[in-house]
Amino acid sequence: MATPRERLAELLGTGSTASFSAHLQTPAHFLHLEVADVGRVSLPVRAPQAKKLIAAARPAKFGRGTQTLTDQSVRDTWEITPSQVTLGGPGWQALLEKVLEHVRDELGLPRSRALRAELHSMLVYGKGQFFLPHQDSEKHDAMLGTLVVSLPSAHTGGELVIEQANESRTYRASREELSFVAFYADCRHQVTPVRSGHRLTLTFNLLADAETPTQVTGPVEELATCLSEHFSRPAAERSSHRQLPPPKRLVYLLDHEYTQRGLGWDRLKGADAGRAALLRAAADQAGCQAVLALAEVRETWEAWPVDEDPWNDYDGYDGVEDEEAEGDGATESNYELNDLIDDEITLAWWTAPDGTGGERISLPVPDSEVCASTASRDLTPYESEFEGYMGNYGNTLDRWYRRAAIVLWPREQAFAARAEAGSQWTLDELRSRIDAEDLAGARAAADSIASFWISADVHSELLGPALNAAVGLRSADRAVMLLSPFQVEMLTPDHATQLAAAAQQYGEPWLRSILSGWLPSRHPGAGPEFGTWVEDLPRLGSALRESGVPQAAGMLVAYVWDWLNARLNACTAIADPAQRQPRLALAQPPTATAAPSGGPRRDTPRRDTGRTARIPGRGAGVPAAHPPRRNRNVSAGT
Ligand SMILES: O=C(O)CCC(=O)C(=O)O
Ligand SMILES: [Fe+2]
Repeated sequence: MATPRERLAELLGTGSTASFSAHLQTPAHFLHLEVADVGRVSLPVRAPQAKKLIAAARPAKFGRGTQTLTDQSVRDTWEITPSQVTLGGPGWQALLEKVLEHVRDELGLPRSRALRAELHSMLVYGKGQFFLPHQDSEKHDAMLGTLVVSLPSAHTGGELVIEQANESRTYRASREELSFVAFYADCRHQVTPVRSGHRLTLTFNLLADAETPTQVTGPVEELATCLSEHFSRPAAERSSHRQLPPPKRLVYLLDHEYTQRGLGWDRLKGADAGRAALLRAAADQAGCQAVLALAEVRETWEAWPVDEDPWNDYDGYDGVEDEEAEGDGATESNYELNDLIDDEITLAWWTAPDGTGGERISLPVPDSEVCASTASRDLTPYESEFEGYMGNYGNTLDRWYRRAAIVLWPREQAFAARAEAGSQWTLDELRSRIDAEDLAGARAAADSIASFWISADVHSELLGPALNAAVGLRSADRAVMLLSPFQVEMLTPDHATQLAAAAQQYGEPWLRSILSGWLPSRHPGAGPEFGTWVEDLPRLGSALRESGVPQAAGMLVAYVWDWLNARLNACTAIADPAQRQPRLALAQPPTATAAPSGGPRRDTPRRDTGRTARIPGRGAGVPAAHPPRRNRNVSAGT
């Protein structure tokens, strides 16, 4: 029998007619086009005028990461800037509006979303020119996709090929008419080489204004029932079918890709927009709260190469460069997926319930809290890796996806549901309850996270808000609980005033227990960060003294000294010098700094041994097991 979350995903999966691209052709006489230094462009465009346009153009650039590049092996076309172009003519505006309405309907956006088109460039492709597969970067918060208007002209080749998930569509421009193609910003697309003649396009950024809320129609009641059942019935573990307490959250994965900036309730694409509206209406009925999130998904499949020659699979994956990104797609489809061996979903970012703001988090979610109307395997992974048969394991295909999600929880558990991600929001929320003089509310909220807060994924930036809330709670035990997940390396001179306020409020024994709890004996395996922190201890010490907590400075030095002493003693107890020496060397720079005299530091050259042990960090949002080696997408037009 289907679980409530499977029923919910099925209900949301039906009835959408959204498409990832839309196409329309209209007579050309509506458009009057003028280009500076060329004059009126007559449609269809003939070769002599195309050549004049090329003379007024410059080679087009494209964006990769933060750079803007010209590389004719990726993008070879001529570009005319919007300032050189004047668009007009009887009925051009009216025509464009009609086209945008058609596009809005085809792309599955609600009628309440008005689309606008903003000219981005005019492009001229001569023989042999092209643009390799890429995704357009979202240049505005409101940008949803791209509209390409192909001008009529005689040419062969130069097709616009648009892909999404496992589908691909090819559009050829007309010789006589204007041809409009619109697509979402997360679609990969390319322009194949022009074989003869000239291809001319006007590209527009497709912008959507914020939606005015309208009445939602659809299976809201049924969805609300699914939500209530999901949150009241025991969760079942996939592997063991063991019964667990009811799930804390529901993570519904969306279909389109979004950037952190582009993620907002009124900026959702295609089928996602309607589904989100339904789910929010159902959440309201079922007493749930919903936020938008970005998730990292990794799936490991048992897979078989379908290529005849098994050796092809070994060179196919990593040898190709960004510029040949279309080769990856071909290689990826050369595997037949058998069973799903393992999957892992981590929420990496989420917004406030109203869709604004946003914060980086790292929250793994169990399978029993996840559902989707479109399975990840039907989408295009941003990275994949095949491992051939290795004797006792192998023939596995790992695939990584970035998917947006709607995350829901019962309203009364909202605080705890968010807090588990170690979120800044949690601490700000505590503080705002305190500031609103709802001390009882703030304390109840703090109590609701007490069982798991110690293992929250905190970082240095959260210590300030945590100290702030800890002071405001006016409860020594709750303050200890709130500060317990932190480590001494996260304490910087910037926290001195707040630590002083806490010490004043709760007294010296309290301060002593907080500081000792943050020290490495309670956090085994003090790493290179601890060494770096010890080196900076003098600065922290002065800040603490200036803020009126000299005792904290004294305690820290004493603790660090004791800790080092124990470490040195342990080292000197090792009889074999070959084993002893490297361990002693590791303790050296902190010893030098923490020594009360500070003596050795002045005449000993600073040895940065802390840094030699550092493991190179991974980029944000990159899965831990197999960091992707490169970014496959060229992001264009920035
Ligand atoms: O010329 C076209 O059809 C599309 C060009 C394109 O993909 C771009 O400018 O980003
Ligand atoms: Fe593009």
